[in-house]
Amino acid sequence: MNFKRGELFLKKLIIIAGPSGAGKTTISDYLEEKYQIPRVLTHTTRAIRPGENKEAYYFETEESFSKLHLFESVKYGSYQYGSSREGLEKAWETSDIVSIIVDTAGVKSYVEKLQPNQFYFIYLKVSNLDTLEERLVERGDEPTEILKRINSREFKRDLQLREGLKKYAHILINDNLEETQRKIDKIITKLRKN
Ligand SMILES: Nc1nc2c(ncn2[C@@H]2O[C@H](COP(=O)(O)OP(=O)(O)O)[C@@H](O)[C@H]2O)c(=O)[nH]1
Ligand SMILES: Nc1ncnc2c1ncn2[C@@H]1O[C@H](COP(=O)(O)OP(=O)(O)O)[C@@H](O)[C@H]1O
Repeated sequence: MNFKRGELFLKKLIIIAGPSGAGKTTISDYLEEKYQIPRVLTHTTRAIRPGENKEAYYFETEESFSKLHLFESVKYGSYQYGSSREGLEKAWETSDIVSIIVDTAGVKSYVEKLQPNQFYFIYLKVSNLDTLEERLVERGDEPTEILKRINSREFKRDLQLREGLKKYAHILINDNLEETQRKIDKIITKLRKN
């Protein structure tokens, strides 16, 4: 927390969720490139994907993951994912607004712990569900990983927003990237004023 122009200025977390292929990483990268809004790095036991940025995660083994002190963690498909309070605080030291990508279970943990004016929750979706699989293929994901992912309970769950989270969500339909970016621009202008 710090003071800006005489007012109490709260650090803010932009929480990004949505099914695989909805565009979470693309939007978080846009926030970083255009607005210098860094992403809180999270941990995973999944292997790096072909063409994926090696800075996308802290890539862990089952053993190294088990030794982490995590604020929240989930099993998503066959892999573990989790984030730490230190990761968030470290990112907040460098920027008043930061983003994090989590599944909907992770969203629940964050909205329960933060004050409503400390987070802005963006839930990304697409109009046509077939688009998601097509984007994973285009992204270059391994076919077996795509199959495992789209058949997972968590992927199916995150196609919809659970009832308790709807009241917090700003839903963006990411069919057209330029349109989504314009919507993000408006959101950031608003967040920077508050
Ligand atoms: N709860 C939680 N979910 C995470 C975390 N890191 C990533 N995830 C979620 O794990 C899911 C799978 O991520 P990933 O394997 O990168 O696949 P992608 O959604 O296709 O990019 C996504 O829904 C992410 O939002 C974390 O630290 N905590
Ligand atoms: N609006 C869009 N139109 C077309 N392709 C998109 C759009 N948004 C993202 N993509 C592409 O779809 C793929 C999945 O996006 P990504 O950001 O990795 O999704 P997620 O992180 O939600 O799994 C990437 O190859 C990305 O470049």
